[in-house]
Amino acid sequence: MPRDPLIGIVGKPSSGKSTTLNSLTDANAKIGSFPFTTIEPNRATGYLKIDCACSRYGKEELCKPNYGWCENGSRHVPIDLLDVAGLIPGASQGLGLGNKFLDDLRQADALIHVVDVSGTTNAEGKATRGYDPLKDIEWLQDEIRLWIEGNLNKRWGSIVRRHTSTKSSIVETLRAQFGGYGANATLVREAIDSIENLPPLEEWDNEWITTVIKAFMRFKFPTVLALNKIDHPDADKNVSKILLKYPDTRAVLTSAITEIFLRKLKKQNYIQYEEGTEFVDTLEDLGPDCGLKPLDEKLTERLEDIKDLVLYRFGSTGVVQVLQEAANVLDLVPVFTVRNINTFTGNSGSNVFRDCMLFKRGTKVGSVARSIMGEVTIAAIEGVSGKRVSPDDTIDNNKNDILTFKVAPGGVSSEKKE
Ligand SMILES: Nc1nc2c(ncn2[C@@H]2O[C@H](COP(=O)(O)OP(=O)(O)OP(=O)(O)O)[C@@H](O)[C@H]2O)c(=O)[nH]1
Repeated sequence: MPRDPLIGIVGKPSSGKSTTLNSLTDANAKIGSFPFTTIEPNRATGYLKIDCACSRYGKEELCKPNYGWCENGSRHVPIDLLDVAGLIPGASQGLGLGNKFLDDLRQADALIHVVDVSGTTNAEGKATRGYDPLKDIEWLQDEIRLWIEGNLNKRWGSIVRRHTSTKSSIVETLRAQFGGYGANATLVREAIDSIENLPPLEEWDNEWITTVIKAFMRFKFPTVLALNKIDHPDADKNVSKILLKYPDTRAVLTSAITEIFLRKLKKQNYIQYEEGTEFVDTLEDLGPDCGLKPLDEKLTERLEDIKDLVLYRFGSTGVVQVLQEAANVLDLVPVFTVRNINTFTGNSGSNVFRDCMLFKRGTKVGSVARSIMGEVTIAAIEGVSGKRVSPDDTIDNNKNDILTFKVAPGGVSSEKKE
């Protein structure tokens, strides 16, 4: 059974990982302005914003998710996040929290690399001015590569001997080596196929090994950059430099601290704010009947600054978008499972689309059924209007993404979910 996707949040100390994580979750990761505030890997539930199926059928009023929430057709679906302790140059040789950081990373399917674009923290995360964040981008990729390379080089002689004596294919041999990073044969094959003119494994020199590891990393650790602290005055020039040097990188501009502030004001009923947008309304905007509390002068001023420096300039705080980009990299599609395919309700009540889970685009419908229902015998799978769907058919956005599973008589007891 495939496990749930896991997105790792990485970056040097004080780049804003915990703040980013907190802005995406309800978890209480420690936030501090000194390195290594985060000591243990920090698993948390983030919420991915998607278009909910309820809005396709005008049933927004009736939508009440079992997990996460739905507001006017914008649904926030739970997704696992991992905040990993700070990394400093030389971690692959054991400096800082070194290999511990790297070991935590194995479980991640994609990475959000939080980069401090304010230039106010150096490579170790200590306070400075005018630091060039371009250095952090390559350096993190290098540390991950050196770590994998170190692990592989230690055993290279015996790996080659075994490869030759067992007449294994490159994929079989690398699958055995990269299995510890959670890579399956398909992922290893994709990585290998992406390299041109790859010679037989016995002929690989250090350069070829590096090429293979880089290809493997592209597939195992696809990365989205969160260019964080865009509220800082020095951020603009650093962002331009990064985008100019890495035009093909997936990058999103973020101000995690702004998102935290806005969510706090929303929770305290000072503003109306839709996460991921530029829209913030106060009592002054909406009038005395809106139910919002009045803002004092200090808060009003801070909110105006945030609008000018972040929301109106960049369109949002970027935090919601960075998670969406990571989900895009993993090609995740939301699938809604219902008990009644005509009303979209669950077992009881009139609420619709109670369950939604994320699967890779192209996953077979039968495999989705097994993931959700466990090993029960499924008599039939139906889509919208009760149309039969073959277990071999695949899922996509707006295609086979609303499903019901009919369990064969006697198979009900091992159902996992309603
Ligand atoms: N100006 C600004 N400051 C931010 C932003 N995000 C985080 N910070 C500040 O940067 C400092 C470090 O943030 P953390 O989230 O603790 O950083 P971290 O990467 O988790 O740090 P470690 O736990 O040491 O690895 C804190 O003082 C935050 O308030 C942002 O978007 N803008």
